[in-house]
Parts: sequence; structure tokens; C-alpha cells
Amino acid sequence: MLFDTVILSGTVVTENEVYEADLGIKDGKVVTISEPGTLQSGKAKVIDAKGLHIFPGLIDVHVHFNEPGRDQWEGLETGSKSLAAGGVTTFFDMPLNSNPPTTTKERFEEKRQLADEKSVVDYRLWGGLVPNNLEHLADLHEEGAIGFKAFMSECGTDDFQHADNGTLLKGMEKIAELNSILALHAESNEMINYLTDKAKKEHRLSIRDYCNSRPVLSELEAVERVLSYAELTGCKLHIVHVSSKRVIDRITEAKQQGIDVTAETCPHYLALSIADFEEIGATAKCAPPLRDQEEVEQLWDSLKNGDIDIISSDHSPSPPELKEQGESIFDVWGGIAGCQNTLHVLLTEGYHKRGVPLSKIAEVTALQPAKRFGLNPTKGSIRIGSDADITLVNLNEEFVLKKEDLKYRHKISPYVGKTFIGKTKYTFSKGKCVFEDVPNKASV
Ligand SMILES: NC(=O)NC(NC(N)=O)C(=O)[O-]
Ligand SMILES: [Zn+2]
Ligand SMILES: [Zn+2]
Repeated sequence: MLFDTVILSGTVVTENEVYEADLGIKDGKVVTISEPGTLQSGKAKVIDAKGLHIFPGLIDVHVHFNEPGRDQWEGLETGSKSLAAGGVTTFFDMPLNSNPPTTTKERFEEKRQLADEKSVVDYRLWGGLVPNNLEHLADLHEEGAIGFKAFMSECGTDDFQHADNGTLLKGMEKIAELNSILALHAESNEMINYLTDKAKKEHRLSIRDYCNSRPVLSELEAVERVLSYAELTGCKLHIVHVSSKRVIDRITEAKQQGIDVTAETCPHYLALSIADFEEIGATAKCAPPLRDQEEVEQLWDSLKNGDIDIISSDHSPSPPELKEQGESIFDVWGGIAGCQNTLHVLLTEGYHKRGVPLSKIAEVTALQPAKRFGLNPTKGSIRIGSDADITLVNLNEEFVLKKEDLKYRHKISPYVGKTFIGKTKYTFSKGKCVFEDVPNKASV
């Protein structure tokens, strides 16, 4: 057989095994998987993968590239190149903080055109559920929205309103009818506003005060409420950026009760604590906030136990001015830029430091996202016939993340200066090489 690319003698990582093989890629698909050292390359591009691990390209279900309207904050080109450099081959872009947000068919089409033009990797788009767009949900679904996203608390911009309980109930009824899925930013607006006002009145404005104003209880209360709405409406749920094992455990319990719900966490909740936030400053501000080290370790236990379905980045950058801490951390933009380093965090903090199996990492970053959102078997695992979405990693190569390594529009990330073990060497998206780690020439 003639191939476009052959990847020789690499170690393939799938959700249930790790084995050596040659891979043959043709027309964007994996067409052959054979014993190492057996594939004839012919005229194909040859990648010598001896000593490298081949992961299924990551599927990041949660990024904010903010285009159109706020592409000065990130943008589809810089965002997707950052993903490629981190081994991510598919992203799902959130309906905010694009401006206007993706809450109608027209906005969806507009973003799709931009993404087709600018993205170097594959993508899907979320639609938004906001007050007063119920009549647009069916159209968005028909256009191909991967699901819908709603906020239960204010999101930090004025153009994407959070969903009140009535909007949630009606929206969930509709989304269930469409057999789609609702992703939720689940924090209690009432609790947060109450605690924030109180902290500000009492001039408690430190980083820890900010964290205390968004306690785990506020996530728990919101999740509890929306689980009961899911039971009522039959709507499928995906709870984004869960920061605590207590919340994960409640979601696990709901699954056992028959509710169709999945849990996502982000690398920063696994890699960073409040103490790191205090050291790094505003760059590490996000919502829900980072938690104490004990919570971080408990979240790793949840991952090892199989209670976390998906790990995605929640890459939500802003211009540097909005990340500068003035009088109070409360006024700084909440959002962490991290989508280039999801796999690096999981390999360093998970595989190397805590013994998390490579297969588990492949499962939560590729297979389960693909399954949950209907992309499997085309995506999510390396098998014959699947899209050639692949990333090659040198598992033992150490590197210190430098500002210049970042492909984000703004070279800001809480991981700058961190030593990672496990370096991305190549990324292929549908058979096309979209990243190659060449010294002094970091991308192709
Ligand atoms: N408006 C945002 O992008 N917010 C994001 N910000 C965070 N997580 O701090 C989010 O996903 O909630
Ligand atoms: Zn959120
Ligand atoms: Zn987000």
C-alpha cells in the first residue's frame, strides 16, 4: 500500500494498551497498524518514532478563543497553533467570549467560516443557552452545535447573560428534545454574590479571600440544583471545570442514580493550589478558584478511581491589562491560559509524579471526550480507519516552559517557568503535520 506518512517503531498508547507498532497514514486516516519495523515506507514521509510515545490527539472540549469580537484576547489562529504544539487535534470552542456570542444560527455560521479559514486543527463549536434564545436552540443544533453551554453565575462579560433557573428548565427541556447536551458552569450566583459583597465591604481583598468567596459549597449547590432539573427534564449534562472531589463524588452518585451526566476537570486544578495562586498572582485566577493542596491530591484520587470523565483546558485568556492586579484580585479577569500544556501537566504531575497510567491519560483526554460528544470511532483512539489525529511525545524529555514557547496571542500562563517531563515532538491533525519540535523553529 502507498502511504502519505509512516510512523515507524513508536509506542502507541490507547485507552487499554500500550504497544509498539508502525503506523501507515493515508488520506488523513490511519490505514495500517503493523508490527514494528515491518512497514514499507515507499515514497511516504517517514517519522522515526523509536523511543517516542504515540498518543491519540487530545480533544479539548473547553476553550475560549474569543473570535469574532475579542480575537485580541486570543483568536482561532494563535489558539489552534497553541493546541497543535500541545498535541491537541480537536477543540470545541465556547460560545462566549466571542462578541457577539454564539447564540444564533447566524453567529454560528460566522464562527464556522472563521474557524475553517484559520484553525490548523479540527474543531467543533458550542452553542449558547442564555435568557431569551430558546427559539434558536433547534437551529443551532441543526447547524452542528456539539452541545449547549450555560452559566449559572455571571461570566465576567456583559454580552453572555447567565441562565436563571427558568431559562435552565426551559432550555433543558428543549435540549433533551433535541437529544443534545448541556454543559454547565456550575457555581451558585447567589452564594458568590453574597460572599463577594461581604468580602468587599469588609475589605477582605486578598487572593485567599477571593477563593473563599467561591467555595466548593457554591459548586455543590449549583450542581445539586441542576441534577434535579436533569432528572425532571431528561437533559444530558456535562459539568465543566469541577474543582473538588466533593463535587465529583456527587456527580458519580447521580450517575449511579441513572442521570446522564459527565464531569470535567482542568489541568490547573490538578497542578496548582491556592499557595501557587498566591505566589503566581493574577495569572492564576480562575473560577471556580484553585483549591488547597489537599483538594488537589483528592482530585488526583478521583481521576485514578475513574470518576473524572474528561480533562480539558478551559483556556480563557485576556489581554495583559485585564490580568494586572490593581487594588483587588476580585477585579482581575478570571481565566487561565493553559491549552498548550494539558498533556505536559498530565504527564509530569500524573504519570511521572503520581503513577497515573498512560492509558488513563489517553482515556480522559481523547476517548471519553470523543464518546461523550459523538465523535467516536472516527476520533478518540488510534485504530484502523480513525482520523490520523496523533501526537508523538518524548516521555522522558525535560523542559522548562519559557514565555517564547507559548503560541498564545499573549505570552502569559501560570506554567511559565515550570519544569515539565514529557515533550511534544510532532502533532498530526487528520494526517497533516501541524507541529514539529525543531530547535529554533518550533512549528511548521
Ligand atoms: N468568561 C469566561 O471565559 N470565563 C471562564 N473563566 C474561568 N474559568 O475563570 C469560564 O470558563 O468560566
Ligand atoms: Zn466556566
Ligand atoms: Zn470556560
